[in-house]
This record gives sequence, C-alpha cells and structure tokens, in this order.
Amino acid sequence: MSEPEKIVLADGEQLAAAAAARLITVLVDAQAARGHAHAVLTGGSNGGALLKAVAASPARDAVDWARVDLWWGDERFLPAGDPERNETQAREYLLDALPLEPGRVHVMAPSDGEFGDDVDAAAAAYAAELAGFGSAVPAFDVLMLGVGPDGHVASLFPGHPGYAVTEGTAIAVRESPKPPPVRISLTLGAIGAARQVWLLAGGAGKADAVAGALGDQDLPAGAVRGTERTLWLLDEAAASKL
Ligand SMILES: O=C(O)[C@H](O)[C@@H](O)[C@H](O)[C@H](O)COP(=O)(O)O
Repeated sequence: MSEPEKIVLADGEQLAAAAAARLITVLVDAQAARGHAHAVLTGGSNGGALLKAVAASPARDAVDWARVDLWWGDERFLPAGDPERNETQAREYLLDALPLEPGRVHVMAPSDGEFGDDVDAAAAAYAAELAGFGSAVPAFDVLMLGVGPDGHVASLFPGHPGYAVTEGTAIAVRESPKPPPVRISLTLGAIGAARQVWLLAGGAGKADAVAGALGDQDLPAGAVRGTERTLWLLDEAAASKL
C-alpha cells in the first residue's frame, strides 16, 4: 500500500496539462515494460479536462492506442449516448480521435442496452469483464478519480452503502447523492488493485474534501490506495486548506 503523495499545480489548466503529460508517460512506460496498458477513466470536470488535454498534446501518439485497454471507475446508468454519461463525454473529449481497438474500450452498460434497466445485471457483467484478464481485475497501470466536494470518488459516497462494500469489483449504486441517482461503480477493492491511483481535485470547492481526506476524516477519497503509488494532483485552490 502506498502512502498518499501530493503535487500542487498553479491552476486548473496546469493541473489538466500536467496530469495529461503524466498519463501519456505512464501508458508509454507500461507498454515498454509489459506490451500493453490498462487505464481507468473518471467522469467529472477534472477528468474531462485531463482527456481534453491529452487530445491536444503533441505527445499523444507516443502511446500505441491500439494496445491500451480503457475502463471506467464509474458510470451514470443512462441510455447510450446520453450527454451525461461519462462514456459519451470521454468519446467527445478524446476517444473518438484515437485509433483504439473497440474491443479494448470496456464500457459500463447503458440503461437501454442488453441488460435493459437491470443495473445489478449490468454491474455483474462489468465484474465478469474485469475478471477476463486472469484475476478479479486487471492490474490497472493507472486509475484516475475525480474527487467530489463531499470526498466521494467514483460513485462511492460517504455514508452510502457502496462505500462499505468489501466484496466484488463492480456494483450498482442507487440514490446517489450526486445526480443521476443510478450508477455503476468500481468498489474500493477494485480500485485498490491499481498500480497507481491518481486523485484529481481542482478548485476551492474541493479544499475541504482534500483537507479532510488527507487528514483524519473517513472519506472515500482518503481510503483509496494504489499498490505502487497514490498521487493527489491538485491545484492551489484545492490545496488551500492543507
Ligand atoms: O460520474 C461521476 O460523477 C464522477 O466519476 C465523479 O466521481 C466525479 O469524478 C466527481 O464527482 C468529481 O466531479 P467534478 O470534478 O466535476 O467535481
């Protein structure tokens, strides 16, 4: 288990650019070492800004995108193509511009897909897909998480049942405090299988959550660890109460 490290960037734009450069490097290094890379994407504004910065990076195509497996840390359980889905936004910000192997883009099912509105079945199917790489989940090279103002990550919320789940890798989330109410999320256990876990937090609205999670508050953002590295990527406003 890796102890949390912090890197503080000047502002949101520098945070996105620095995180994008770091992501490209991690993916290139993983492919050099193991021939492929697994990355877990996050929704939210900081996650989206990172994807846009990767799209704009001159170094973007140093990554062999055909040998990258992309996963999601969580997804809003909405119809395919809904603008509120993390997948929809990721495709718009970056993925549609990349030569990815479609079979390596592991989407959490929409609410109008093969499982219909059965979010439990959709979550179970994702758990099965994660297990298709030889263990419960792949050893993700990097797993990115936005941080909510309440200290949530993925769709694991303080005091909410999903945060307490200790079994399994992908779960259904209902009555999410953050709309929309129905989601699919990786569990803390699945998140902890990642070599590197990065927490992205920008803006003054995250300062309390950052201070609490890095302090002694029991928050999902403070509970996650990578097996090799746990890295908080912050801007000065989000780090202002540390
Ligand atoms: O599906 C989601 O809503 C996200 O995955 C969620 O976990 C997000 O990352 C945080 O809520 C931070 O979002 P912001 O960066 O927009 O505050």
